[in-house]
Amino acid sequence: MNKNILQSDALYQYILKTSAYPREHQQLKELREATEEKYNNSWMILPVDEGLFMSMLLKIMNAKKTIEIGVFTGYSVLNTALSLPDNGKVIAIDMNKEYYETGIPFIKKAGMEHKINFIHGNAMQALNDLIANGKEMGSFDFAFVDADKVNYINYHEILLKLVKVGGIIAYDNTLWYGSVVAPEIFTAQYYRDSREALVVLNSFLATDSRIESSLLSIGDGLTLCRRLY
Ligand SMILES: C[S@@+](CC[C@H](N)C(=O)[O-])C[C@H]1O[C@@H](n2cnc3c(N)ncnc32)[C@H](O)[C@@H]1O
Repeated sequence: MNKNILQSDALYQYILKTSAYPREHQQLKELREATEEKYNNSWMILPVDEGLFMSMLLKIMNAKKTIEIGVFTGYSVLNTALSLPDNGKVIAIDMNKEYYETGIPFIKKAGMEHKINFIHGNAMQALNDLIANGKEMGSFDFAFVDADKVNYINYHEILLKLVKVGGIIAYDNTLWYGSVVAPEIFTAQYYRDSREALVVLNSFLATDSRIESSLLSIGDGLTLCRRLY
């Protein structure tokens, strides 16, 4: 499972070894290694170079309050928490508690547990609950979406209400292992539904007047959307 979209794997290894691994936080490294040891789907973790990019973005934005959909063992959540000021907050939603409980000792070791609120459950339900609560409307600086691809387009509508004007919604895996340009007939069944959903999403985001957007060729594709109104 090769997550990078560069043509040369040697070039990607160069980026990781020369630039990314030396700057990876010790607890992120330990969490990544523990996840790789425990799970055979550890490829779901945010790539290290993408994590460094997101960390810098969060700091440039001066983000304080963020929301993440799709936690897995918590690599991206811990990466975000480490990038926020001491009074920062991350709301982290995942339907699989066993996954994110794996990350909690590493989050504690990094001294970041006071910044993270986990919500266990289905993301759509959790987002609708936040909307119903009313207080959270337009309150988030940043949202990171890394869960079920078929629902990204639905999350988009809800997150446009939860993220403040000028805030960023970031969608991960928008190039879906390069399959967005592969003829559907050659796409393995596992990738197909997500591929279809992401092809629709990418076109939709490109013309959505409520945002400005930029699809970055980092990791497996990261689309940044900045809310305009
Ligand atoms: C790609 S992984 C997230 C990786 C994580 N961002 C990281 O850096 O390690 C996707 C996660 O989304 C969760 N997920 C998938 N569909 C979901 C849904 N409908 N509601 C809540 N969580 C969901 C899965 O349980 C899984 O942990």
